[in-house]
Amino acid sequence: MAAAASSTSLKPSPSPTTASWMRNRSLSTTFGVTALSFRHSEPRGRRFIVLSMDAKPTILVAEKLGEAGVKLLKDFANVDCSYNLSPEELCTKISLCDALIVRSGTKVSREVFESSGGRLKVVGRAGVGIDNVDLAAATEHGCLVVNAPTANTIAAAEHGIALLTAMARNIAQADASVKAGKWERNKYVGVSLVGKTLAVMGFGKVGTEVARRAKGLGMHVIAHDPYAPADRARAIGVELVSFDEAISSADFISLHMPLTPSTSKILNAENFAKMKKGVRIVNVARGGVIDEEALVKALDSGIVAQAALDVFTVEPPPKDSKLVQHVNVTATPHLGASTMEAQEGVAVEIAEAVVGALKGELAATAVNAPMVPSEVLTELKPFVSLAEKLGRLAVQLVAGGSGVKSVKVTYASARAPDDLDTRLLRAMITKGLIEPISSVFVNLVNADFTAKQRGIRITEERIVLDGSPESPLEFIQVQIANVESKFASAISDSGEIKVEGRVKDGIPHLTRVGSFEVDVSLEGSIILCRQVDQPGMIGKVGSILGEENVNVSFMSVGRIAPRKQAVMAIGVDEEPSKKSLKRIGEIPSIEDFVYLNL
Ligand SMILES: NC(=O)C1=CN([C@@H]2O[C@H](COP(=O)(O)OP(=O)(O)OC[C@H]3O[C@@H](n4cnc5c(N)ncnc54)[C@H](O)[C@@H]3O)[C@@H](O)[C@H]2O)C=CC1
Ligand SMILES: O=C(O)C(=O)COP(=O)(O)O
Repeated sequence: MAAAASSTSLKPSPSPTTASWMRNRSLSTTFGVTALSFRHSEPRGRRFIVLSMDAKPTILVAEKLGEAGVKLLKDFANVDCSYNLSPEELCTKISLCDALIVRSGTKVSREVFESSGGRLKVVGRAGVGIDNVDLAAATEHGCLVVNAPTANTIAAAEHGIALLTAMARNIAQADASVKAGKWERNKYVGVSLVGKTLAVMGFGKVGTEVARRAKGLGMHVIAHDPYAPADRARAIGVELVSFDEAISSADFISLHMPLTPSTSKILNAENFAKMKKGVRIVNVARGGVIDEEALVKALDSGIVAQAALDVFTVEPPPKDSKLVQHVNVTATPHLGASTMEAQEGVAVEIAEAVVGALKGELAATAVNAPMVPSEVLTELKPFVSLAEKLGRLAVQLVAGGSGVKSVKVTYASARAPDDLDTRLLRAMITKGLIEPISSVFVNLVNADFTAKQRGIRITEERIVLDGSPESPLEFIQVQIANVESKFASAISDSGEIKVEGRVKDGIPHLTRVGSFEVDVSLEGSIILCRQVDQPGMIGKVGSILGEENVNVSFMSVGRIAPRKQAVMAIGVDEEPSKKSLKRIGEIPSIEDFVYLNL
């Protein structure tokens, strides 16, 4: 391995003000949802929307949202509250919106993301279930999806209990009968809950609260949830059992799992056949978890004595739905989350998440992106910027036609591997690698997807250093294998393009190119020159740039040994003209040079 050489810095680092603006800018674009600039995924050069610093983003609220949430949104953005849009109207409107807020009544389909032309950066689901949002399409379009997972838990659990008790005592049917002028005391004899077995299917937030309340009613509660920890169930006196045991031993079954491909129609003819005759079913989760046709048959045959349903496969269900019209069915129009308290809570929860995401902050309730705690984010900020810039530099060093396929990222840190979350850094390197050579917009949401789609394999490696782990990282190295470089010295001894950087005083620096050590702050743009080390080189290049009034922010020379090969890295604030670059290239002792935009 060639000796890495000394390096000389000729200028102090830029002012902290500039540096911190750069860092903030870089962080907010991490997630591609900043209000300051939006880039469309149209072919390069065709559409490039840049809103001015004070331009407000536009948020479309497509379903009724609590006032407190709307107010929060209005303090930050232009808010368009348009309810009951047809799918076509939604697709038309969406191209003018940066964020969309929905409840369960709006299908956010692939067409919606496609129609947005890349402008839609956040979808906020004012509630829990995101089965009405095409998550794969959102991710592919780099659109963050956030939900409000906690504010309606109690409301949904209370509604579940309300349906359970109302069903057991025929409240809805009896009420209709009295209002029809009848007095049918013998017809509406109910069943008691105390001592009966309730199977809670899905022991998450709502399921747990339902179980707690049912125990208060004196029921024996069991639960089925393949992912729930047994100790959490035990703590409230609930036994976790298998699916078959739950459905076969229950007098009442209450459904609280999400609608996913594996829970779709999970209560079907085969499973109704395993239930106790006369079982009663409550569904406050999603209509699709029940095979509704099979339920009608099970109600007709008496296997299921009664059902209380808040949710349906198609909402609203058809007027002549046999299920809704069934005499033993109690139905409500998806009211689980509809309490004053829950709606205000959900509205605030989703408004904060959407505004935060538009500001470029990471949402704690992101559904399709890794959640990075804010303290980790603060610590990683300068490294986030470093990562993107190293990616940008590395890809610009690749000779045209080489095709980037294999990228290795090395993180050197004194932290234990578990103590450093690299997903954010990997996403930023991917962004840096892909954006300069394509029209694709890359952010934390779609980085891995985009890399995979373009056939770029990114592997990560850790070097665990000795010493104090105060800083999360010592250096980051990006290597691109099996390519040629337009700057031969960027190829390391092992044959890859290699760039390495560190954070110094909070500012990202390029500290290695190929086998050469340099030290140049990663701001503005960079000219890399390979030359034979000799006096006067810095002056020659500096004077060409000076003649054109191009400000040099940093210069650094890395050399193998005195008077041998050297690499000079020059940071410039402005882009030099082609003529100046040509003149630099023509300096006799300069063997190779490249201009890199950061
Ligand atoms: N009717 C309404 O207005 C409302 C409906 N909901 C719905 O209730 C459901 C639950 O909501 P949360 O408790 O907040 O969600 P959660 O995510 O806290 O709980 C869902 C639980 O289901 C479990 N689960 C997943 N697959 C399962 C399977 N195959 N079998 C059994 N359990 C499984 C998960 O492990 C998790 O513990 C969601 O579908 C949500 O959309 C929630 C609020 C209001
Ligand atoms: O939060 C959920 O999953 C719900 O089902 C509530 O739906 P909604 O917001 O009332 O349309």
